[in-house]
Amino acid sequence: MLSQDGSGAEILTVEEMYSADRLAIAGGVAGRDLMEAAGTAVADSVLLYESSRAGAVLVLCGPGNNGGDGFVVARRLKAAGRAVRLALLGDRSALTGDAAAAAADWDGEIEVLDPAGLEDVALVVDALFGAGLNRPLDGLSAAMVEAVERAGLPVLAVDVPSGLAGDRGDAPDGPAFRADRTVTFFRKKPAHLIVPARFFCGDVQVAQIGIPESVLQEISPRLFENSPALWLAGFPWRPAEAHKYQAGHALISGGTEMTGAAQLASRAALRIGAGLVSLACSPASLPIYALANPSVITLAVGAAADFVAALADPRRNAVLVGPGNGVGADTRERAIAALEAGRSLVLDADALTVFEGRTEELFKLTAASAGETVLTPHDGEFRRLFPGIAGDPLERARVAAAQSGAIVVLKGPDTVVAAPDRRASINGSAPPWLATAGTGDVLSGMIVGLLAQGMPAFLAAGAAVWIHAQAAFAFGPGMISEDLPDALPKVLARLSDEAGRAVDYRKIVNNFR
Ligand SMILES: NC(=O)C1=CN([C@@H]2O[C@H](COP(=O)(O)OP(=O)(O)OC[C@H]3O[C@@H](n4cnc5c(N)ncnc54)[C@H](O)[C@@H]3O)[C@@H](O)[C@H]2O)[C@H](O)CC1
Ligand SMILES: [K+]
Repeated sequence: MLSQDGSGAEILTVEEMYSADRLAIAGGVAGRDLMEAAGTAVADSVLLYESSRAGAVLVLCGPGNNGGDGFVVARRLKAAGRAVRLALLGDRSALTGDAAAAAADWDGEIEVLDPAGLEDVALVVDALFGAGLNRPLDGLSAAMVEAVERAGLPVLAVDVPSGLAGDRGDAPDGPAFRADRTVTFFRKKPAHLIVPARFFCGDVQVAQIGIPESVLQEISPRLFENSPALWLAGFPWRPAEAHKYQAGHALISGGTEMTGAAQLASRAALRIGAGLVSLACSPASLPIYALANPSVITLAVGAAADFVAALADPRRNAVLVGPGNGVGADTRERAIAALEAGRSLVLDADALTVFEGRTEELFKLTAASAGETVLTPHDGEFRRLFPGIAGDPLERARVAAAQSGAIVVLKGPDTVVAAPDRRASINGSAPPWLATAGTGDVLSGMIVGLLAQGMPAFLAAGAAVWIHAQAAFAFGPGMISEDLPDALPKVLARLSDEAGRAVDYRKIVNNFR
């Protein structure tokens, strides 16, 4: 499965990466060749991206294969004419296997790792620990991290910045290098994407080192970087002959006091392609909704029973409850009614908060519902709803999805979409200006708009999260949530080109002649 930059969208755990390594070697690739390719990719990256800072490249090597990569880096840089120094943690005689072989091919000096030896250094290559890190850095390696940071030297990390565990996205337990750039191998690891670990990695480059793609079949990863590769084939592009009744009908619950939220969601649902949007609101607030949203159908819904009646129309096939709805029994009743009606459902904002301390009740309903449910908490809502679940965002979203039987979208700078069967995606980049009032309402509107068009919930949530972030990038700084729905068409046009489904306007015009 290829992502936009041509590398695979799969993310491998450290254990899975070791399997990939083993399977490649079992298939006839020499371990030493993998290491040679890894070190060469890092050396190329040094030569390509190095600043004009004067001085040597200092390669810090550890006792395992990460250090082995470092020996290759040093040899390659030296061969390219670059001034290079190499310092080893521990004794050379302790190196084994491929790392010992790589060290034997290095004909330069091997210095002792020394935090005081940073004079005349232009760049540090961190090859102390990679996948094999099994405890926090201490002693000399910890002192080295601190000295490099104090000296303000740029750092290029091999595989993972030393001190970070490749599988974990939370803050490291001890010191860790803050790299400007990380070159990892074959596929990204969770730490490259989950915040705050991601911030230690800098720009992440994935190098191919000769591990065949076929090993992925055996490993069958359950974690992916969110990209169109994951969901584009399932995206509901409208066939030329379609009419609006074939593109689904979203029912969105609107609040009485906070009327902006459901309006943002409605506009987003329409922009992402829903054929029709009905907005259910109190009779008192109906004029506000009706006047401002000519393309939205407004329904006066006074009591909970009226919402049940609105659900009786089977054409209203996807429902959103929560944005601006208020934290009260009424919101909970609407959510329950939608679950009992078996609709594809998004519960967001207040519709999550109203189930605080009542998750058993919610999970029974989601399990029994004929439709798929998507929960879209931000961190605070997540903690209220799932107070007992700890871990990094990936782990928390996965556990919550398993408990609830719903697709969980845990929103943040690294939004995770997790399914009950452990499939999960991590969104690698979102602009900081996306963190502003109302953008969550737009996202939930996009998800319900895609559900209305029949897209499976895990794909719909992934697509909405990715497109949402891209629309924010496309608009740029200064964006407010009102801008987001109107920034969607640009992103959709690009995607439809990519999907090879670009609308041929000439053909359509000719049809009308
Ligand atoms: N997987 C591949 O396809 C390839 C990976 N390569 C590189 O190899 C490393 C992983 O190597 P490994 O030897 O398994 O682990 P490390 O080098 O990270 O370190 C293991 C070594 O360090 C000890 N240790 C662990 N934590 C600490 C600590 N905090 N303090 C002191 N010592 C520690 C541990 O006990 C071991 O002795 C991978 O990242 C790639 O860079 C190959 O190049 C081939 C392709
Ligand atoms: K490293």
